[in-house]
Amino acid sequence: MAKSSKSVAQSYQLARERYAGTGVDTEAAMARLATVPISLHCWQGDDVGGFENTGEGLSGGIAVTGNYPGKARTPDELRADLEKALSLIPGRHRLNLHAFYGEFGGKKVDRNEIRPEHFANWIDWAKSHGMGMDFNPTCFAHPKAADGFTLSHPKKAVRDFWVEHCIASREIGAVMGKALGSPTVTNVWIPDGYKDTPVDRLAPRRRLSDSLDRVFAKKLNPKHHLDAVECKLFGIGSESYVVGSHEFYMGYAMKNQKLLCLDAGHFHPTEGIADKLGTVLMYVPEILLHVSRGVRWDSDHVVTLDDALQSIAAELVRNKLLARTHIGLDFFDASINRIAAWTIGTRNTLKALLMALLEPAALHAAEKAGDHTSRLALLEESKSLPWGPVWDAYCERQDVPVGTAWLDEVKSYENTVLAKRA
Ligand SMILES: C[C@H](O)[C@H](O)[C@@H](O)C(=O)CO
Ligand SMILES: [Mn+2]
Repeated sequence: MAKSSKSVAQSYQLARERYAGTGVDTEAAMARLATVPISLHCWQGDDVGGFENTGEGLSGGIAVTGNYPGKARTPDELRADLEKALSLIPGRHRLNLHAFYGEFGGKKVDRNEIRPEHFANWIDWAKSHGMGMDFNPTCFAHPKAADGFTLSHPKKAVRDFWVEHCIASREIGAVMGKALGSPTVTNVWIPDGYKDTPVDRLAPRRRLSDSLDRVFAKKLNPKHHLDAVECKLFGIGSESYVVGSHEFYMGYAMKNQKLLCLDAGHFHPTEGIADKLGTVLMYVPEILLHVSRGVRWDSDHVVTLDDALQSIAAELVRNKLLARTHIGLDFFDASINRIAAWTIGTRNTLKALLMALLEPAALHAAEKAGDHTSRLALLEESKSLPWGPVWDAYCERQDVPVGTAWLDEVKSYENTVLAKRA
């Protein structure tokens, strides 16, 4: 049942007083939250399909399961679906686009031939919504990636092709960033790896390092463009060895002062990334976060408000790392309504940040004083502080549905729009 404006205001007033008693200013927390953009990944909207229409299936060791009806089939449908999701999420956010979502006018444009004009509609769309954009070369779902290797491929001609694609992607990212007045983060993720135990673990990494040096050779203006590199532990078909491992990219990013992308689903199943954030930021200028949720493997489940997500948010807020962290989402679930997937994952990410912003300052004082009893007691008590009414008030002020009211809007969109997509 929808909450009335009056009950939202009354509950918020009580919550505000309760938080004030712990030294927390709920107004300041909401104001800070409003400045944090989340980059919504276009690929949740069409199951990582892209618009090349070559008939090439998804590859690269990632997989989308489910066949929920109504997936976006064209750029216009994808933009309409994103607009619906954005109307249900408080705050101003960004769009994260993959290279194979370009608009190629029915022509065959190979990955190394993509140019800014293929993304002009996306840039115009983002501009009209006051959004920034992020970008990704697409180094999978292509015949030249069919054997599982791209930038580290043993054949120079194949490496050259992917180097050209990544260079073109950076140039496009820089055009986006300049046009939108906010730097585009272009994130390089490649699938390269072996299903079974390799003999030579070093040669592919040397080739990858060399390819990356070529990709990044041209200096781009950081006002418009930032480079990120994303590691992974394993993928489907690369269970035994991934060239771009955590150690590889951590070293590469530190040496070259690139952004390190940490994807929450790219580590061992019980390994959280929260503890890595501050540490990595001691040595690289900024990071890119891929908020995801692995279930048993890097299954890219929709992000829930779980302990892992709350720890990530707490780490960023407690250490004042938000200004150096670019937050993007990375999940793809085709078993549920795709607009609901974006909405649930983004709202949860924001909720986790709000909870962290509302954390009582006394926690830090207790730790500083060496009072570990109070630290534990306060941490546990803070879990039941009334952050929910603050979230509701935030949604109302941002003019988006409060509580589950957003779900009614998704259902109505499903009936009136998605159902017509045969
Ligand atoms: C589609 C994306 O490039 C992809 O999800 C990447 O970021 C990744 O995490 C691959 O596992
Ligand atoms: Mn990722």
